[in-house]
Amino acid sequence: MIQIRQLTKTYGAKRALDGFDLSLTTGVTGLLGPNGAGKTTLLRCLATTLAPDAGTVNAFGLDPADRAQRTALRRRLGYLPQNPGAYPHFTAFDLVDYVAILKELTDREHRHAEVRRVLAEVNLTQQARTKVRKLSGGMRQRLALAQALLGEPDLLILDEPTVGLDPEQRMIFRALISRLGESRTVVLSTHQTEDVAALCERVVVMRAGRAVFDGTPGGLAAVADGRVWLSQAAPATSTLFWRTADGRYRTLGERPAAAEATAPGVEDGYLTLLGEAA
Ligand SMILES: Nc1ncnc2c1ncn2[C@@H]1O[C@H](COP(=O)(O)OP(=O)(O)OP(=O)(O)O)[C@@H](O)[C@H]1O
Repeated sequence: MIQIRQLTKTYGAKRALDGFDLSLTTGVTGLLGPNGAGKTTLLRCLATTLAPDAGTVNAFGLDPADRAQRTALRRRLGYLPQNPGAYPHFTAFDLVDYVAILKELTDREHRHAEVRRVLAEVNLTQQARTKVRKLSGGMRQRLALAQALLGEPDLLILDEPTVGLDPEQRMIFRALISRLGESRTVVLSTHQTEDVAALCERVVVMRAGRAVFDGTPGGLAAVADGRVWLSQAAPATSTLFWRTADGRYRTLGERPAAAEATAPGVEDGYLTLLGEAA
């Protein structure tokens, strides 16, 4: 169980987190929000790489503000940062092995077995001896996930894990994250509403350092109930529409003339919530 209470973080005049509250249990929770909403700041506080100005994090009964408890918590979490720095001249194996050493896996035989296990989890066994600089972007992202899986953490913190992946890689990632969420707490940030719809049982929408929605993807889609329309002619009153494959126009916002309602998706709900719909 993870409890975040009244978390506040300010950079200069910018308040990145503004009294943020969140409780997390087992399963996959997605964080959505526009650029600068505070997602990365929140995840860094949770990953203990950034200290908040005020408020508390309590994860598995451990308080990261206390040095000894912070170390204990770090042993129980895996973190995929937004821009994982990869050492280009390391092999995939050596890179994960290096992180495993930092994670205090001191017994060489046990550590190497663990490195092989996490590389297999992300389907990179064949690339273990390949230099990082020769891996594709998707493979590097999987490698970054592999290091986060070392030691079977109870809490996985993934900052935009599917960014830059092609559709096949994204599906592989989704399957993996979904499986991990069966037995542990996974929190991920993303700009991909499709990932949230497909993967997350819970979605939190952030804006200006606060949560403005906390519920299911279906609940977020329902925010746009009665706001999504299909019409034969291009709507005259809206700018937020496009022509669909069947030649009709799909609009989010006010009802265009002679339009019929259609079911909203997570993206429609998200845009409506943030007031970006026409
Ligand atoms: N180290 C820093 N110094 C100054 N300002 C920062 C720093 N890190 C973040 N900020 C600011 O804090 C706010 C929240 O940033 P954060 O990276 O947490 O948002 P985000 O929701 O993750 O955004 P994105 O979707 O673009 O990754 C932004 O206005 C950002 O410019």
